[in-house]
Amino acid sequence: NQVYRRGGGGLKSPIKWMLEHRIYMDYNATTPLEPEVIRVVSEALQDAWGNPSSSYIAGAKAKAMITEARENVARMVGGKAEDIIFTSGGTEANNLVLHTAVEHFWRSCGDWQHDGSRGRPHIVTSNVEHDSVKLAAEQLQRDDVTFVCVSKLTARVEVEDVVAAVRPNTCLISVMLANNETGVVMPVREICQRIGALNRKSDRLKILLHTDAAQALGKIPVDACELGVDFLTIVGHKFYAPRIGALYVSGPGTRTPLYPMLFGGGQERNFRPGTENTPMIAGLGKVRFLLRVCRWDVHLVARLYKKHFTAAVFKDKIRFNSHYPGSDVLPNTCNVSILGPTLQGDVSHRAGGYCPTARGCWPSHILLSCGVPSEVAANALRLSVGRGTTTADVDAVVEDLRETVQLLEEKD
Ligand SMILES: Cc1ncc(COP(=O)(O)O)c(C=O)c1O
Ligand SMILES: O=C(O)CC[SeH]
Repeated sequence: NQVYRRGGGGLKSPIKWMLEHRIYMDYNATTPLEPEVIRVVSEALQDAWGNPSSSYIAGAKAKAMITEARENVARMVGGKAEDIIFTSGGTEANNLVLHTAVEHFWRSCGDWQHDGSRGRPHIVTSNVEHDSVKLAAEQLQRDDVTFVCVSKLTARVEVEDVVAAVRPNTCLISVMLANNETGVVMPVREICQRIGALNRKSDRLKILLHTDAAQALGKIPVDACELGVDFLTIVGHKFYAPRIGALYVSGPGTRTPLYPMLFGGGQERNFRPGTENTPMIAGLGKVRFLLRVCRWDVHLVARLYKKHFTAAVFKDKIRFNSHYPGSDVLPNTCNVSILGPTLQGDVSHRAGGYCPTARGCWPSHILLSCGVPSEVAANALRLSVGRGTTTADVDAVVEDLRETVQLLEEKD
């Protein structure tokens, strides 16, 4: 889904249509690789096939590419090379953070006189996180997780609510930097400032701070030091890099604890062993040189959405699900519902688009958590643009949506 026909014309077989005319509007789901990235991946496959732990030339070339990529990824998030641990993707990186926080609690507080609630590690997160945080937290600490509800006015998790959720046994606060469905940017920096002050003034176990930056990198500036986090998740396939991830850790194993989930040959300083995926790592490092351009492009095109949608095209038939006064939103993301009693669930199906209801499941719990009425969430479309999106694409998609609404109304 999230693929539209370019221009008008009669019905084509979906496959033929997909092959001939498609406009991609789901960059928050995943992005195509930039040609430069593909070139570097191919070069690594061709010339750096050696084992990075081996001393001969092919191994040395691989090790050199990994070292360069680590430095580039570190610069992307304002860290140092030693702060970067490569993982298979964002899911692994997020799980590694939660595993580390719980493990650190037990290793640090094993001798506590437990008075019931104080005896188990407590995790604070939001109720709009990606499943790789939500389900991992539930799995690790079923009864000791507080899912702080986002405000229905701002779709943001509020700092005071996060602080109020802290308990004596809280070991981790994890709040995503930007939400994948609404695009709303969370107040991570402010949360880290408040919790940092709490950590400094009490002799309690330090509360570790994590943000999942999967949806933010490549769209808004991301600086782990400025945010004040201990951990930051990086997901390559969200910003034109290959399907690989990385975890930023502020001083892994020294300033910040990091306990492995895997055990093996010592790679990644034993934090994440396994022979390195040189081509994917090289591709991830290459993207650093592309990020600056991306933000400018998508911002302009995303602004165009709003002009189009608020124009006469849809009149009162549209509701912005990602427009909350006072909240910052990713410049490339536009979540809208097209309204009308007969349109419930149809528009999403016919028009395509990232929408859980298209898979026959219930409206997105994330939109419901943000205060979007159920019947409106049932028609939600998340449109997310990227480097390849043009204004002509936006015009074509808006026209397609207009035609869809018209067709459905005529059907009525
Ligand atoms: C916000 C967010 N976090 C984490 C992930 C998981 O990353 P990966 O697919 O690389 O495991 C995704 C999407 O895939 C995501 O959108
Ligand atoms: O928001 C997305 O499309 C990523 C879900 Se994994």
